[in-house]
Amino acid sequence: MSSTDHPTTPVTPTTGPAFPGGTVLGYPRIGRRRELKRAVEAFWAGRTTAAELESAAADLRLATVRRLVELGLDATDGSVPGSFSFYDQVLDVVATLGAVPARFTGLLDESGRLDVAGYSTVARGAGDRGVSGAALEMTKWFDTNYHYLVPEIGPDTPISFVDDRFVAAFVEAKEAGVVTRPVVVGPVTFLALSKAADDAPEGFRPLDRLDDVVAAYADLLRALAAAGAPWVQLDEPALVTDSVDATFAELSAAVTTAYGALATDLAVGTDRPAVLVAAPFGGLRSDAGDGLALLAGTDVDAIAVDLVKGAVPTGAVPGLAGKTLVAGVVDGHNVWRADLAAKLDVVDALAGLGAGGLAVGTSTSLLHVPHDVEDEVFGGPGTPGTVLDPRLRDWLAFADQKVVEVATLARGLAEGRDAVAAELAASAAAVASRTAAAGVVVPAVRERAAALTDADFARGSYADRAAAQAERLDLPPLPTTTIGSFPQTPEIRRARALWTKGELSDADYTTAMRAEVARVVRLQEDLGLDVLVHGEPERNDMVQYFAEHLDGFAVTANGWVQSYGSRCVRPPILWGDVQRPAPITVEWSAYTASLTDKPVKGMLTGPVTILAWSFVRDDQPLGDTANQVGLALRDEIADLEAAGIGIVQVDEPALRELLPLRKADQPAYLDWSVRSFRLATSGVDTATQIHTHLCYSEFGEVIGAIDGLDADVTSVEAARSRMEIVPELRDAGYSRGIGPGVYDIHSPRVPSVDEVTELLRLAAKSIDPRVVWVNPDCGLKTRRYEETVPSLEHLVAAAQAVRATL
Ligand SMILES: CN1c2c(nc(N)[nH]c2=O)NC[C@@H]1CNc1ccc(C(=O)N[C@@H](CCC(=O)N[C@@H](CCC(=O)N[C@@H](CCC(=O)O)C(=O)O)C(=O)O)C(=O)O)cc1
Ligand SMILES: N[C@@H](CCS)C(=O)O
Ligand SMILES: [Zn+2]
Repeated sequence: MSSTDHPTTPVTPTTGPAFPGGTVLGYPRIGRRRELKRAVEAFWAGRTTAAELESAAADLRLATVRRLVELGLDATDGSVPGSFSFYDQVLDVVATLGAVPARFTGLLDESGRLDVAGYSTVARGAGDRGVSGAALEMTKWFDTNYHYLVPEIGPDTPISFVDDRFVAAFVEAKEAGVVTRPVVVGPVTFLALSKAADDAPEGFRPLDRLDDVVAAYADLLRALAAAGAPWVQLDEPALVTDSVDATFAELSAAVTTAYGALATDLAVGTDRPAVLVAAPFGGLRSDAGDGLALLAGTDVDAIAVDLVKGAVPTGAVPGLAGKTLVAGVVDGHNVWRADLAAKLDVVDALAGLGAGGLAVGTSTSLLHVPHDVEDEVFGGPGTPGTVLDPRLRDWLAFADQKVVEVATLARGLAEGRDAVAAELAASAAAVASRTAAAGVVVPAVRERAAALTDADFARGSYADRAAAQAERLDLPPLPTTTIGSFPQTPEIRRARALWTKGELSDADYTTAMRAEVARVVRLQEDLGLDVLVHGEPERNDMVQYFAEHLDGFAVTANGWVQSYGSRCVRPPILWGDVQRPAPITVEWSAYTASLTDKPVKGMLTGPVTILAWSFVRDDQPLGDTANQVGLALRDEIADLEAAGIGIVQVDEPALRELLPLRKADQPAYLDWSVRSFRLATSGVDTATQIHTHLCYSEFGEVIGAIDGLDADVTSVEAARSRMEIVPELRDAGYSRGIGPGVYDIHSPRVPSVDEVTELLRLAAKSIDPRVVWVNPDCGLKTRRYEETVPSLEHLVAAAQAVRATL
């Protein structure tokens, strides 16, 4: 469909400061009851049609924009963000531009568009309508637990405005009475996050296609203007990080080119909507002076800055006079209720910048927090883990509460503090109650942490460990194993749902999960795997499960947050000092070991990952909290060891995620994160083998830290990037065990023996084959047995084939 299919309406002229009632940069899109997850998964499973999926999505979009108006955003001026996506906002730009890799061009229709089935194939891989191939790679969205799909751009990738999904969603909302502000990943960030297509010539960089991308965005903006959109939001978080593959000079040049073409060359109100450029996740980069200067020097109409992670700018910024500054003072990435008076102080401090107008906003999209505190149950009788301590109700703000905070602050800004005096007092009281609450500071925890010495963070030499472990474990070359979880079947989920509701007893639930463990052990023995796991059936999630068993954490019943595609998590809320009241995993691992003669790997989640995937307390340094979690895990590992478990894997998939976006902040983070892992793992005997596992990120920037973890074996996602990480680790001096993933578990596709063999050969070419382990990229919990069994059969067969050639 092209823009001409939509009715054209004059754009509301933008006069005066924008968004006087406040705005948010985006809103959760999975649905309050995960309606989108259910609709998309039903479509993928063939239970519903594309039309039914489109209809469910339309219902959700309309419910969302109406809710935002009900919560206080203006329905008429573009304050309500239109931030829906079926799967991923970066994939939406790929679809809008028709910019799919060559292996997927067969999915495009004659106008260059993907339908929803084709869109899903690009996201998930697998064969469809004669097209087959791996999905786009998936990686972390800045320092969040959200994952985007990495576009692959080459000199010949098709790029033009072919798909009007943003325009159609705008028109749909407008017809329902809400004038939204379409939210689109900006052109510079889109290309800065892309990777060069496999067939691109040496030296080609996606940013080389900036002119083509900008031309397509110009067409998109024209179409939005024609449809009557007063505003569009272009997200440019690439401007706050040192981690993209572009110098500041290159990014600056790209910004100047892109926004010259989009903001200067197109006339606002006729050729384009007013443009809000948002820079979430930190302060804007600069080579000198204020980071705002770069965007202020363009002709965009508003700039949204993150004043939670970024510093509050001071002093006049040339170029801001004609623009609205959207002050991102309400934290979009954590769940604590704001101290509203302090937030107004921050907004007041911006008065000297010389902006044409100030508006109140969130620091980031609200995609990263759950919908509504009111969806939780507080106090009263109920199953631990689904009923929250009543004190927390007052301390928390999820997305809906944050929208109200924004609207309240906007009122305070416009009408003065007296107009919102009651709200300011209530927020101050909530902050005070949290500070003084029992459990926030536990003296015994503080004393143990204070008594740690360097010896608590170090193991003996690797040579001694390797010899002792080889003797104890007696493994073949290229040992095969899995990363821990086996498929979470509907039966497992159903049993847990019944148990959570109190409809299945503790004993019956445990019996059901033990039966599952026994099945998984038999399967692994039949497959011929060398190191067995228990399969993690008893875990709802690798972080939430531990949070449920540690003091200092609370977990929610409905606090779902999208992690990628249709997959969601309920991040625990870490509100107090952390301690382990009792062993957590020991009975499961001991039971598993009793069922087999093969070595069994105990399975824990590491301190950095537990913090990264929780909403963390903001009243003490994260490194201190990490050591509290590290000590709890150290005790757990000691108990596993005492129960006879010879291998313990401590997963740290989020090690890269928490890496600060600015280089200057990274050394301190790498120091405390590595130390917390070592604190957890260095209490063990020489013959106990410590594994770690990393996934969902590009690990190039933390290679030194991976080595610093000092694990005996590191398994790391590698299949989609064809083992790239192996030579990188080798070059960084890493020489202990390494298990590069040889099977991409994110896709339902079953890899052939030949594919796995080729990946293994590739790995064994770059590093001493004697240190190589054979394993999938990650856990199998999201897969079904019908894919898992043949994939693992092929993995074992490939290991045997390569072993024979060593
Ligand atoms: C490995 N990853 C993880 C990340 N973050 C985490 N916190 N955990 C991770 O494992 N980040 C990086 C990667 C990739 N991210 C994910 C995120 C989420 C999943 C995933 O599989 N999510 C599941 C939900 C998991 C869960 O909490 N399960 C619960 C509840 C299940 C449920 O929905 N129950 C139903 C009732 C079911 C019934 O009656 O049959 C309900 O409540 O309505 C559980 O098992 O108890 C998802 O489906 O989204 C994977 C990777
Ligand atoms: N042990 C976990 C790691 C996921 S990152 C699993 O296998 O699911
Ligand atoms: Zn993983």
